[in-house]
Amino acid sequence: MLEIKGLKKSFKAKEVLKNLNFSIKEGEIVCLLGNNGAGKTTVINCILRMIQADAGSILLDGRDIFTYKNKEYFSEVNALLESSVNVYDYLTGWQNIEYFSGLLNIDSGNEKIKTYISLFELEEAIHEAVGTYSRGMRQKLALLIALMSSPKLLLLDEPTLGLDIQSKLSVIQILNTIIKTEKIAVLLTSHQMDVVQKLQSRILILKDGVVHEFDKTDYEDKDLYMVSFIKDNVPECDTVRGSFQDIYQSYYKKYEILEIRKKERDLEEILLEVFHEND
Ligand SMILES: Nc1ncnc2c1ncn2[C@@H]1O[C@H](COP(=O)(O)OP(=O)(O)OP(=O)(O)O)[C@@H](O)[C@H]1O
Repeated sequence: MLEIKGLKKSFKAKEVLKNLNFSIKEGEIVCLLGNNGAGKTTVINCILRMIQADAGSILLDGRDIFTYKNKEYFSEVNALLESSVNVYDYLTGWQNIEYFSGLLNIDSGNEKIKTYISLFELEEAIHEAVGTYSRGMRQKLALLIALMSSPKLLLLDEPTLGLDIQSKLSVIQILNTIIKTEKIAVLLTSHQMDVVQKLQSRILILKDGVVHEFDKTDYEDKDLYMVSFIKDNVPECDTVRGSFQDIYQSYYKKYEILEIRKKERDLEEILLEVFHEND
């Protein structure tokens, strides 16, 4: 679906993208993570053809993105950018949908839009001005509008920034389901590790101008367990290193064991380690 090959981009003497290579398949969410200034927005801007790379190529469905005419390209690629206005406050939710459907030349009365309004739980407020919406509702409306044209590729820059837990979870759930059923390729940037952890996504780390595929299992400590047990009628919990058998044997003899389970490392903690590797 999307292939990025040998992408390079410098701003004056600053080499931001040195040799970027990755691809995204349909129905796949890819989270592009990196420290502030790593170059995530630069990648998105290159894909949106807002800036031209110095070298390398970006292919959509095997075709260089610069061979597409604007209208054709942006009917296949859509973006929800943190920095730009995505919905208009003085229009109602429905008027926004009608306005953007008109621009995209799609029928605002189609079944998909009706289904999305209900899935995004916007039915009750759909005829109210967006200015009265909560941040979560606005974001869901913006996401609905980005999805209603059935793009092949959707770029999401910090889609859950400023949302409360409930709204975050609802956006995550929507993304996890719709992206697979609609077979959309998604490139998402976020600094919110709780969101990244819950998204059914592949993770790429952008560091020093190149991307690395991240596999959480490479960083798991395979011999670390949490043991919950009763000692002198009081529940306690230890973090212990060793094999399951050895830990079981040593606790079994002394205490009533409630549970022994692998201690999972927090994604944020692991990524912090990854971002600072070789610094
Ligand atoms: N138009 C530009 N002119 C000059 N420098 C730029 C331009 N755009 C980006 N940069 C520089 O390129 C680097 C990467 O910026 P970019 O915005 O892509 O990072 P980012 O990973 O998106 O950061 P953040 O997480 O803070 O949004 C930064 O050092 C930035 O100052």
